[in-house]
Amino acid sequence: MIIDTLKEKIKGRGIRIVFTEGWDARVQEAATKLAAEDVIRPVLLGEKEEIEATAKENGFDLTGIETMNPAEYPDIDKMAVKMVELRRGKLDIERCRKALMSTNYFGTMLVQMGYADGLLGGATYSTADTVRPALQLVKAAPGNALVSSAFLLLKGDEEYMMGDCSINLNPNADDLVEITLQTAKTARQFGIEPKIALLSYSSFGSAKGECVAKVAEAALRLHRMPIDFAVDGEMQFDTAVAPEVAKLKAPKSEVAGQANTFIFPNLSSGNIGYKIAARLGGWEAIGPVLQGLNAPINDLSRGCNATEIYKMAIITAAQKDMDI
Ligand SMILES: CC(C)(COP(=O)(O)OP(=O)(O)OC[C@H]1O[C@@H](n2cnc3c(N)ncnc32)[C@H](O)[C@@H]1OP(=O)(O)O)[C@@H](O)C(=O)NCCC(=O)NCCS
Ligand SMILES: CC(=O)OP(=O)(O)O
Repeated sequence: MIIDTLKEKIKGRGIRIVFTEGWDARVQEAATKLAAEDVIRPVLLGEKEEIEATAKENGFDLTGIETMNPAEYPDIDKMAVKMVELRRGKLDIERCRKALMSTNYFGTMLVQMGYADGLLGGATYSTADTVRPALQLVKAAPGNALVSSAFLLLKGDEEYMMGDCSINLNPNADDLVEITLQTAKTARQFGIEPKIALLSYSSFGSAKGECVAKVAEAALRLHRMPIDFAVDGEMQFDTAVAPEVAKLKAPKSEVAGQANTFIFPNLSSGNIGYKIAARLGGWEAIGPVLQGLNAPINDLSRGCNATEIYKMAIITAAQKDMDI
């Protein structure tokens, strides 16, 4: 299984991952397990008293686990100066100092300045609040027009990828091309050879609409590019995964009926889609894994459990060696 493979690669290397919600019981459960197994070096951010109170209440042993409180960080002035520089006139030193008192900005700057290898947050912060500091301060990696995200869906031996379910509200055709390229790369990094369906409520012209045209245009642009993975669209979800439906609706497509990676036309469909798979379909949804960002920083769903946090921390640490 992909998580076990990644775990073996990172184990014992002391990769430092900061958790922006160090006071959260689910985060502490995952962090204590990761530390005990020597998989990563977790750093819990937040007020020491609050972190210790959660640990006491839940019987977690935090011995050997580092905690950091932005309010007591000795280099906060140096960090604020660096943040002003990164925001290039958009924030003054006072506003930077204030922003750094929240663990999402503080943790992002720890990664940006190389004091930590990666960051995982979003167990209580919303996605926007988790991701915004990274977009502002770490930014998209060279060669990436935007940052997007993907979920890994697991059930037994079955694995699928879905993007973008958490960042880009209403991607245009160019954005969908970028999201597809990024998701193909992430799929390969997770051992999935991507067969990508660009999803829609239409299969190859069976229905009309602005959103259909946008997805069809993205497929056309991808077909004109020198790519080395299978991609097709626009197509409906049943066309993408059910061979008998594909035979009827898209007999010429090499992806239809066999897709393992799905690109949604917008955030509404993507976010709703992955949550239906997770909550009604019984799929384990690991993510959102951020793609195209200049450092390993990832989000969680506020509905996540300790096991999902544990797996996302492994992915975050493994991204240290990946071209993300
Ligand atoms: C991601 C998100 C927070 C960014 O938007 P925002 O907070 O309004 O931030 P801004 O538009 O002010 O952008 C802030 C910076 O991020 C950059 N940015 C915004 N979206 C980006 C993207 N997708 N990729 C790369 N950079 C991006 C902007 O260029 C800007 O950079 P600058 O300040 O250096 O000029 C916003 O798109 C969002 O809320 N997405 C949906 C998140 C969500 O609620 N998901 C549902 C649950 S998972
Ligand atoms: C990814 C996601 O949907 O996050 P949340 O559930 O926290 O809104």
